[in-house]
Amino acid sequence: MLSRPVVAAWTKQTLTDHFFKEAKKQGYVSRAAFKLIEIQKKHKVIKPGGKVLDLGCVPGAWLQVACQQLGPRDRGGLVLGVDIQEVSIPPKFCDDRVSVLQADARLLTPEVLQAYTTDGFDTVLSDMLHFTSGVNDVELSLELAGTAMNVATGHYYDLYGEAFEQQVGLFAAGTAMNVATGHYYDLYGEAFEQQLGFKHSGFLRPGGNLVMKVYEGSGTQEFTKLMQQYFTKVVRLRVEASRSMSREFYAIGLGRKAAKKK
Ligand SMILES: C[S@@+](CC[C@H](N)C(=O)[O-])C[C@H]1O[C@@H](n2cnc3c(N)ncnc32)[C@H](O)[C@@H]1O
Repeated sequence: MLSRPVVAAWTKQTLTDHFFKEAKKQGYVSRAAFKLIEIQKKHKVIKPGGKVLDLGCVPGAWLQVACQQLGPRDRGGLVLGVDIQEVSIPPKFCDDRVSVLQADARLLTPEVLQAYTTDGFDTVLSDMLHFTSGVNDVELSLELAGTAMNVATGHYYDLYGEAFEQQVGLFAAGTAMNVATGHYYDLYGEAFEQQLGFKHSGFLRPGGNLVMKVYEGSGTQEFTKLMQQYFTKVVRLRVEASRSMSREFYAIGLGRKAAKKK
């Protein structure tokens, strides 16, 4: 829980903030709009008439910017916003090409996404952020970026390295226990069961672009390096609308490479 003076300082800073005022003036639901506007200006991550998946979309400023970038209605395209919180579509700048879904991005299944598009997305955006703040910020941001990376490419991002290997060992032991005794050993709860149920090669089309919010810190260099396996070009961008004290940057993968044939 943040202390009252911290909340008061944050509120004061927000109210005097240039991007906050500008968002209000132009009709964006949050200052975050200017982050995507800058990313788009520099890297053209959204194509006119393209299909965009926006993970962690509440309150919806990126939905507004993404829909604007699709161009006129007759160009087609779609924007699907997903958030773990209740989500609604901002009326300004969004037309009927925008849909939203309340869901945990870690549990998205092919069936769910295929209800919106059967041939994948041209752009996957993730501005996802955990509600907590503190020493674990970097790790938590990498976990969420890893989720976006998995949705886009199918790559399983192993944040915990060996620890995960050990868990896999436990899983195997649990399976043996089940065979021997009938006991169902549930290491990860339902979420893991669902994850095991589907392996995929990602929902980002070849040539598509991926944008992920990441906090600078231990492990982030390795993460952006890993992205090079999947993208023709990888850039790290710190945008002007990020607050000066924030360690946030955007890891951007441009031009997904075609998946290797097995
Ligand atoms: C910084 S806000 C996104 C702002 C948004 N880009 C905009 O333009 O309005 C981060 C969002 O990530 C969402 N989020 C965090 N964890 C998530 C998860 N596992 N699945 C889906 N959304 C998540 C939060 O609920 C929150 O709304």
